[in-house]
Amino acid sequence: MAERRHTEVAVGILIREDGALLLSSRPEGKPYAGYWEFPGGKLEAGESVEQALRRELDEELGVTIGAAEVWRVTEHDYPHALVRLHWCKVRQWSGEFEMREGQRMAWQQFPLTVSPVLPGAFPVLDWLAAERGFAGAVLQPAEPA
Ligand SMILES: Nc1nc2c([nH]c(=O)n2[C@H]2C[C@H](O)[C@@H](COP(=O)(O)OP(=O)(O)OP(=O)(O)O)O2)c(=O)[nH]1
Repeated sequence: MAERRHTEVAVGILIREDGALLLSSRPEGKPYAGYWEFPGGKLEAGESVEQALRRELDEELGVTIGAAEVWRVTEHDYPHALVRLHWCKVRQWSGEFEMREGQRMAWQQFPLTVSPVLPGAFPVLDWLAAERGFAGAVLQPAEPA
């Protein structure tokens, strides 16, 4: 089988002053529509991670971000794509949030109250929780059947 190419993705972890993290829901028409994720998207040809993130957050949320540096890089193998996720913490932005793709947004602390969350984000959620000294289950427990 031919080796699968990675799809490079820039992802923004927007952190509010109280430590809350911004999650948004994936719009209709995309794989995993309705799942919660950190905002971001695929790099276009010739773009750096920071350039792609700045473009995506403007397109999706209408905000202009300040400096963003890659914090962690993870990979996730989905049926639709093998993705390499470049995670950037962002503490400064300007503009008012507008959900330009009909998504929903939620500022979240641990444990998260939104679900389901894209599995590609699980490792980063664990690291962010550990940084905050949060030891419990990061995701909301599943509803009893
Ligand atoms: N934005 C984002 N993508 C994530 C996260 N976790 C995760 O596995 N991914 C994966 C899902 C997708 O396969 C890929 C992002 O691609 P996308 O389809 O959302 O990107 P895009 O906005 O550029 O899409 P497009 O409509 O322009 O094709 O990364 C996350 O927390 N945030």
